[in-house]
Amino acid sequence: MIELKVAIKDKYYANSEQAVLAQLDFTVKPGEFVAIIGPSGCGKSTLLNMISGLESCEGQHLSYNQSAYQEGIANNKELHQLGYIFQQPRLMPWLTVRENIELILQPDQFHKIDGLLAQVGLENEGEYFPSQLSGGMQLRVSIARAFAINPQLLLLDEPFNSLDAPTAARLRQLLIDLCAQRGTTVIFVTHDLQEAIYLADRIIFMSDSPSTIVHQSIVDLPRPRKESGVAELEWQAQLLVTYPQLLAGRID
Ligand SMILES: Nc1ncnc2c1ncn2[C@@H]1O[C@H](COP(=O)(O)OP(=O)(O)OP(=O)(O)O)[C@@H](O)[C@H]1O
Repeated sequence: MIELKVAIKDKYYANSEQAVLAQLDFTVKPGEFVAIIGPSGCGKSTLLNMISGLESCEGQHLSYNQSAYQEGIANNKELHQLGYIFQQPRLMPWLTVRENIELILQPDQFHKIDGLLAQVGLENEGEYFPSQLSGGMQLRVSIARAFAINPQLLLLDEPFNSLDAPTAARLRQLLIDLCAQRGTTVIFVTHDLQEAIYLADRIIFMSDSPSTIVHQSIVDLPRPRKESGVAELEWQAQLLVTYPQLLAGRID
């Protein structure tokens, strides 16, 4: 299982004089499920991109089980255990479902694909093209693809935003099950506090740009949890009574 430490002094984009992220410092424990909530445009995707190595900045300190890495996990030859699920499924439209997963595997691992498709309920759709699938089915393919490499660290960027409520609920449960089976360490970006309470062990609240951590809460509710269950709603109400500033644009 993987522990991740993140320390970012400030992150600027080339075309802007305003920092996107500032003084961000946190650790994600092995197997922990952390949700990140913040206003639109505050830099949540930028943060995931920095953790994955798609973006970087001077003075960043990222470490992965106490080994520092500068170039990002995606570029670290020894570490192939990063999964990244984006808002859009990002499937190759000219490849079948099976071929989309084969793309990131070695041929001697192709035997895993049937089992993965069965786990996401797509055992009969392996030969379909993405255009023949619904949005929820495409997202399930991207989940199967992310889990194909057996990620020890999984980054998710508002993956369930565009789905209808029952499909999103099913996929949240699937995510919880897959992560629990494998001990995956997870960072999940969302703007939905109820979703964060349902999924996470800890919620990190970020401020507007330049974005930093304004609050962290351990979600000390037993599992399995309920979406909009009484205990979950009470927990949310208590949080907002105690920290009313979190209402200022930080949640739905
Ligand atoms: N490649 C880029 N080049 C320049 N500016 C960028 C780039 N990517 C993001 N930004 C800017 O950085 C800021 C943070 O963007 P980011 O996508 O990280 O926010 P976010 O919190 O994920 O937003 P949302 O919740 O709306 O998805 C925004 O002002 C955005 O315009």
